[in-house]
Amino acid sequence: MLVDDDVMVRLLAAEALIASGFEVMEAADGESALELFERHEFSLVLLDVSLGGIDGFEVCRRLRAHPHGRTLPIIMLTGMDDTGSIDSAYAMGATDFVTKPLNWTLLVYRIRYALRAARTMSELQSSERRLAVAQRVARLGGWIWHVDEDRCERSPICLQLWGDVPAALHTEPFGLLARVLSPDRQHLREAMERARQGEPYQMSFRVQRADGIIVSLHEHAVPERDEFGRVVRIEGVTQDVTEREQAERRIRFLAYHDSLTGLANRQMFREMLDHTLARSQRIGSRCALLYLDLDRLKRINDSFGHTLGDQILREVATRIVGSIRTADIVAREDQSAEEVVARLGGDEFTVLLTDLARVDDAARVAARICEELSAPLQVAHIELAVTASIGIAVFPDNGEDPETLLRHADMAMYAAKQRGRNTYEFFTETMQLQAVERLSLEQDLVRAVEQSQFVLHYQPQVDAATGRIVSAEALLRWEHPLRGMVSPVQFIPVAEETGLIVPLGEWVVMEACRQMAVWLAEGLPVVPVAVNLSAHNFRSDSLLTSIAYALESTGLPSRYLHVELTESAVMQEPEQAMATLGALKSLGLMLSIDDFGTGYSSLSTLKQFPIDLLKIDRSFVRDLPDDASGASIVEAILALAHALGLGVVAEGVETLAQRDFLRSRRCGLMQGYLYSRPQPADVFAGLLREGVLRRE
Ligand SMILES: Nc1nc2c(ncn2[C@@H]2O[C@@H]3COP(=O)(O)O[C@H]4[C@@H](O)[C@H](n5cnc6c(=O)[nH]c(N)nc65)O[C@@H]4COP(=O)(O)O[C@H]3[C@H]2O)c(=O)[nH]1
Repeated sequence: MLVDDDVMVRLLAAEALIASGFEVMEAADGESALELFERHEFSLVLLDVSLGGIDGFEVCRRLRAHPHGRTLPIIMLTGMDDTGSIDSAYAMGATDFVTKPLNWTLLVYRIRYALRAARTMSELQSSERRLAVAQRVARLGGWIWHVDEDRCERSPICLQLWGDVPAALHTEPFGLLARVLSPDRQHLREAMERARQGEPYQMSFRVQRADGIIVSLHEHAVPERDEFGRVVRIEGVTQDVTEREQAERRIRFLAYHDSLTGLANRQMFREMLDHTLARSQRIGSRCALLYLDLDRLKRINDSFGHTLGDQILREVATRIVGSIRTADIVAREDQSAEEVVARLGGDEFTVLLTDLARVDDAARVAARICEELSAPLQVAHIELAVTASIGIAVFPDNGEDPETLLRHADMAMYAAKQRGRNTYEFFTETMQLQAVERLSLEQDLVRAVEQSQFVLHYQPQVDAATGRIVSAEALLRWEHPLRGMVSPVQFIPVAEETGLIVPLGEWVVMEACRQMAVWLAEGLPVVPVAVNLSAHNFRSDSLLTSIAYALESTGLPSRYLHVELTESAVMQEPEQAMATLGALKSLGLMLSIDDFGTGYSSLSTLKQFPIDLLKIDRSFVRDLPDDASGASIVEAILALAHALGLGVVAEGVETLAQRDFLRSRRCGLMQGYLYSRPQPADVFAGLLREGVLRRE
């Protein structure tokens, strides 16, 4: 907008400006200029000082007061040496001035320059606005500490971060320190002192605001020096990092804790172990690693489902932590009982005891854990007994590095399990030898499967009333070239762990079928033979095809093949088990449940399974007839079997007294040393020919 009361000036100026690419609107006096300004948006105003009516200064002042005029470039046109006017023009907010007579070329440059400066200014303002918003969102406040004047300038956001700061403290450099919690307060004071000497700092500290809320602030300060090297200013930013710290703490907690029990997880345990061993090494102290594995949790999980299993694990965690707390010697002073206990996954827990005065103390803790855990546990209206086996390895006696210590504690735990569970064992060198032995057994077993070093022995199952052999059980024997005969009790668990049990089980089925087919061809009075299938075999995809193939390739009628499955194998996933059992039945096989009574069968599930026989476990028969509890369990199983219309075989019958007891309770079939030990095929063929094993 060009404002001048001289028509000539307006004419010439407009011409020059339009020729330079500007759009121009003209006003001949102050009033019409102000009116025009209301209706249009201008980028710049050229304003003559001396106008009729409202003069140029007043117009300038009003334009500046207008909301759109605050950053508007206003160039005033004054007479040549009129310095008074120039001063007044600036006082009224003019951006620049040009003297008359006007030099058009120069004027165009001045206008361009003023426009560019206005644009830069407006960009700066909007970037400052954005910065302020960003700082508010990031809860970031700036401050400058003028060292010479001992005065601090703090931005409003900065003051907000500290809470309600009294005006008297706004500019006090050390005035807010009282709000910083100890020991951070002293650290911050020292850092500020050093900053005064030219040392930058970055630190986080906790602050209690006036409203009592505790927040975490992070401060970054950089001293600035003058040309003589003196620190004149310290520039700093302060940020509220409370939420970030909380999130970090949560992330850290999740990364280092087991979500089910809240105990330390494997990761944290490993770090703790490394750290503890390094520390024990340094100060020459002893520590103990307790490796704890729950006995039979898997069975409980399989029988009652994982939700109940999870509740048990939580309760177990609480009990372990509780027993650590009450055992007075356990942890270092700076450790809590929760930090000492970790859950490595599944049903494995560890306890790390530091600064042991005596090795016996580790035993005391282990005994207390066993005792606490064995108290009956009530979850979801079910009362259960959970026990643990604990292995103990002591640093530095049983291992000087984490791996060795862990391995040895694991071996000791394994030994505790073997010894009968619900107990603890210290690591010994013998265990090391046994572990080596087990490894070599594992390697030999791989070779044995490849080289067919196995044979089947057969043990008759006899009609209790007549002594007639009505069926038999095939039992696997390993003829080791150096070790001699190895018991299945020793190698079946190894085969199960290594997965070798699958091909081995398939071999057993094939061999039993082949042998029966041979006997049939020889005209022997063949009886059905039961083969043992482990849970792995039962779940294997190749189970049905391998059995069907064995029957087909040997031509053996399927009624001769029985299959024995353990209670836990079928109860693991009842629905899947139902389908597999159905498929086995449709091949024409008889099915029996081995070791019945040792697991946790759900009776309703059992009733639905298409099984033919229950086998009473040897452990219940052993102390018959004198043992009252064994007797009542056997009676209960027999009653159940009769009610469900199932046959029963009693295992491990060794004496006539056992036989008589079982016979009097209507147990139809017996198997045991009383009649015959498991025999090689040729000896068993002889028994078959005899047909009856009378024992009176
Ligand atoms: N004290 C005593 N023991 C008796 C008596 N009568 C039989 N036994 C033994 O009791 C075990 C019965 O087999 P199991 O309970 O299925 O227990 C078997 C079975 O679980 C497993 N097993 C054997 N053969 C196989 C197989 O081919 N496959 C699978 N998966 N497991 C097998 O190894 C276990 C042990 O087999 P064995 O050592 O042959 O031990 C056999 C047998 O020799 C007796 O009167 N007194």
